[in-house]
Amino acid sequence: MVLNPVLGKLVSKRVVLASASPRRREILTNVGLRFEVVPSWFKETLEKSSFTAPYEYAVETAKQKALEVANRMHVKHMRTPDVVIGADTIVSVDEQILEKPVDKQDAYRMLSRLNGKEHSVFTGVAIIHCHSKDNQLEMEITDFYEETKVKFSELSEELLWEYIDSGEPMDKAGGYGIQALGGMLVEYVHGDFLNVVGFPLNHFCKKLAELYYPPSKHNIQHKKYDSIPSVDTFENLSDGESSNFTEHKAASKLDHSGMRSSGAAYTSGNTSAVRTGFTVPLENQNGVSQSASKLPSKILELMDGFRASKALFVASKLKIFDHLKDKGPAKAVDIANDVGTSVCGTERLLDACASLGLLEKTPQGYSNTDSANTYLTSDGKYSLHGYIIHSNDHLWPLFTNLEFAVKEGSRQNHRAFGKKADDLFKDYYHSQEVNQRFMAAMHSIAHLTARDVATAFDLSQFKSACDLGGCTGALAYELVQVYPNLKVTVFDLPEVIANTSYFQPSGQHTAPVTFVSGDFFKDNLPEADLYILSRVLHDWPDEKIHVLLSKVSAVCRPGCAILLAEMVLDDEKKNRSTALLQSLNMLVQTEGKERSGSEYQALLKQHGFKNVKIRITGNLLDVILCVKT
Ligand SMILES: Cc1cn([C@@H]2O[C@H](COP(=O)(O)OP(=O)(O)OP(=O)(O)O)[C@@H](O)[C@H]2O)c(=O)[nH]c1=O
Repeated sequence: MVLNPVLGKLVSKRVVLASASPRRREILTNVGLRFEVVPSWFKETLEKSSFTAPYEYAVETAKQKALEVANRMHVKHMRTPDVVIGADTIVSVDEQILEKPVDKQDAYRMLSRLNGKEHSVFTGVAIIHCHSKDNQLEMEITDFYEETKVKFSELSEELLWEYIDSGEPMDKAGGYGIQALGGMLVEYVHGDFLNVVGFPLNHFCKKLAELYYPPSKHNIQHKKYDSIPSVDTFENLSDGESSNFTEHKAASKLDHSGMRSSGAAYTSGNTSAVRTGFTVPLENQNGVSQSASKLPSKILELMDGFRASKALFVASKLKIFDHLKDKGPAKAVDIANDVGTSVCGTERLLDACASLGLLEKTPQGYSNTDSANTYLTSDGKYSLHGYIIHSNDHLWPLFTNLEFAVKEGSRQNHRAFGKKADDLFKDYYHSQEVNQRFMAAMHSIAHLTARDVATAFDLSQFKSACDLGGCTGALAYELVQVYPNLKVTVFDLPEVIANTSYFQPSGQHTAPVTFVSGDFFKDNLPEADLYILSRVLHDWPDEKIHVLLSKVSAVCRPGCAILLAEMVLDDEKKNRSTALLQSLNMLVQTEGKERSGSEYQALLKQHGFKNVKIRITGNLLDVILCVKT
């Protein structure tokens, strides 16, 4: 059974798992799928009696979970995913649906019902393919369910309570986890084990195969299509490669979110296969199966990562995306002439960008993809151009010294730029050009994340806020849009405040945002009900953070609050590679680091901020709020 060509279809897409279940995340991660986790806010409260069969309830709930995320990402985050996956697992016994227990007594009630009997576990799954057309979200929904029968042994009261006291039942449908201690309760399982754990992987892959590779006439006549179709049943897995393509050809794609896939397309006669890292049976012209060797695709992708980044950086520096904006397709020679580069070099860069999904290439020439128009042109509302240029000019030289940073445990500004900066931000502010570049970079990220930061919590009770280190005011302007009664002071160094006018939003009522210059380590902080520190604490070591938090705490009256916006690491520091790589980014250039929710909690607690709430937004920044009591 060959899974990867099927899952490979998702590699170049922005895939979102609309689930908070760590089991689902693990099942999909284990098979190499790359995706973002955006837990659904859909409340599982559909009226059970309105469904004729339990599986219908699970399927509908799964669908609603996925729809909520697809809509939220499109409308609120303005990031339309390509595919959203939602799932819902329920246990059904004696015509009753059991979900997660609300407390220990409820868990006891559920487990007693299952005791000594066979029950069914249903997982409903929804796969939503999304497209944004004229800003409207268009969706194609595919759903299915899987049933597994599970029988519990006869269990004593004592054992049931011991199990309940382990804490395991609480976040699990039916009140048990078959994959852990709960496995001891189970006499037999008929069907897909992973379906019980929370995600029917096999059925999911079959569904993808049906969606992406509908069986052709040839397949129906000659091939067995028993489970996930093996590659030799696919007529053309290489997405548009013609069937007379006879050479080995490497392919590598970037989707809108920057995810990348790589693989090799092989064709012989009318059979082709995308090979992405698992053993792929291939068929030669005589119909004899061969085995391609195993490729470590993930490692190969990582080895190539820097090349893809640099191609994006150079195309951005040359303003190729600006050049192609609002234009029909252009030929490489014309682009080269316009931007003043060599034709042969430009052609290779354009081809690389097209293969990465940044440009479209047709016989008429090259044009921007939608995401290039939105994010890569320098003047777009959600332009990442500033951050890309900062990445190329500032972060790249620093990262080339990562080895020293790891060996020495310290930042590498002296090696990268030949000078030792005593103060972190002196590097940025020594020249107007670098200052503006840095501000543009911070502005890009602040703008992209501002809506999610502003709405992660309801902040309507606050009348005034002070954004410490608020830079260009991107978050401040978003806040006053979302909360019309709020007045926001942006407090930042004089060198920053002097340059903010360039970033003022046009056509927006700017009165509720004021800019005050000062150094938050040295000067008095402006009065406010809410103090915001967005991407500030990660710049500093704990000692400095204590200085800053004690200053905020001193001016923060009861009822006032502190709001942090940072990439929050999971407590085990193993799951969020974007945030963990960002922590390396902090190592090469600062004395700071990214921290986990518990670490932020501990820092805040020492300054009287006790009731800490954390929201993982699914965007680049998460939000921590603590109201002082
Ligand atoms: C029977 C069984 C269930 N589960 C977990 O039960 C949760 C079901 O709840 P859900 O509502 O489908 O999902 P959730 O956890 O609330 O997440 P979400 O998708 O965000 O609603 C999921 O976690 C499953 O793994 C196990 O881990 N092992 C088992 O043997």
